[in-house]
Amino acid sequence: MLAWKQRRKPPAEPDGAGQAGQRDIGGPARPASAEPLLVVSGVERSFDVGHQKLRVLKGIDLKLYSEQLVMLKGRSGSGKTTLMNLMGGLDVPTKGQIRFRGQPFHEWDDDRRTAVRRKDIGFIFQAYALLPLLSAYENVELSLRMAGTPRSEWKKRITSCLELVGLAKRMHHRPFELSGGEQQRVAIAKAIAHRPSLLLADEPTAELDSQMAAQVMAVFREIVAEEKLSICMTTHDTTIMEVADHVYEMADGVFV
Ligand SMILES: Nc1ncnc2c1ncn2[C@@H]1O[C@H](COP(=O)(O)OP(=O)(O)OP(=O)(O)O)[C@@H](O)[C@H]1O
Repeated sequence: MLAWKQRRKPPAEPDGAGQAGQRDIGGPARPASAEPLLVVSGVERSFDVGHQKLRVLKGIDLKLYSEQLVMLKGRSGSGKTTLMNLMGGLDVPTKGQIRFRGQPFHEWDDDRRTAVRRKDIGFIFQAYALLPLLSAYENVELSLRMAGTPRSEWKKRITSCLELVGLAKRMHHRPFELSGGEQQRVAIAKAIAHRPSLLLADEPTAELDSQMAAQVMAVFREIVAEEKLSICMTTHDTTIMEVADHVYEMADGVFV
């Protein structure tokens, strides 16, 4: 059984002391020299809807450091997914900057961002995005194939990822033979197999009951510690927020 993990890392840092919208859960001080993994500065995103401009993000600043788990909460439509898409290089801001490991996503075309994404960012969505006819093992394998990982490394890496999410005994089950929580844990193994430094998860516990959600969160803490990556996730579930190093609250396109 997976246990809740002790937080071992310092919290994400606001872009300026006392930044609104951020709940600091605590932790030891970070060395002053630590470089952020991801920097979001002055980000705005608008969409053209008919003849109107819909302003969805209205000035977002955020710094995410390595080995941190941060959450975005906020009402439906507040802009959480829009922000996550920008953080993952799936979209570019209308204004402002997104730097991932110093790389200017806001200036790059889709091909360049896609190349970084394939190597260094993992995604988890609410609906597990597993291929139904493939086993857990084969689903994870697919991700290594896509990332161009040498075939000789596959077996060891797939096994260790599935062990990490507590599914060593379910490797050859197909998604329909697994519970919702187990399927989501396969999705996590799949998302981290290529060793990304950033994992983005949009409502990863939305379809799960509270016990399964707690297991998924325990796995998240475990992989932050073991794989040394950072996680940014969205959620509506207040019962899991204590697991985060930080919680940012969004309302109407800003942190409140
Ligand atoms: N491509 C787009 N074109 C037009 N409007 C968009 C587009 N993407 C998002 N929006 C609008 O932006 C607003 C914010 O959407 P977003 O999905 O970011 O919210 P959210 O906080 O993630 O909501 P939820 O919790 O329901 O997932 C919504 O009003 C949505 O309709």
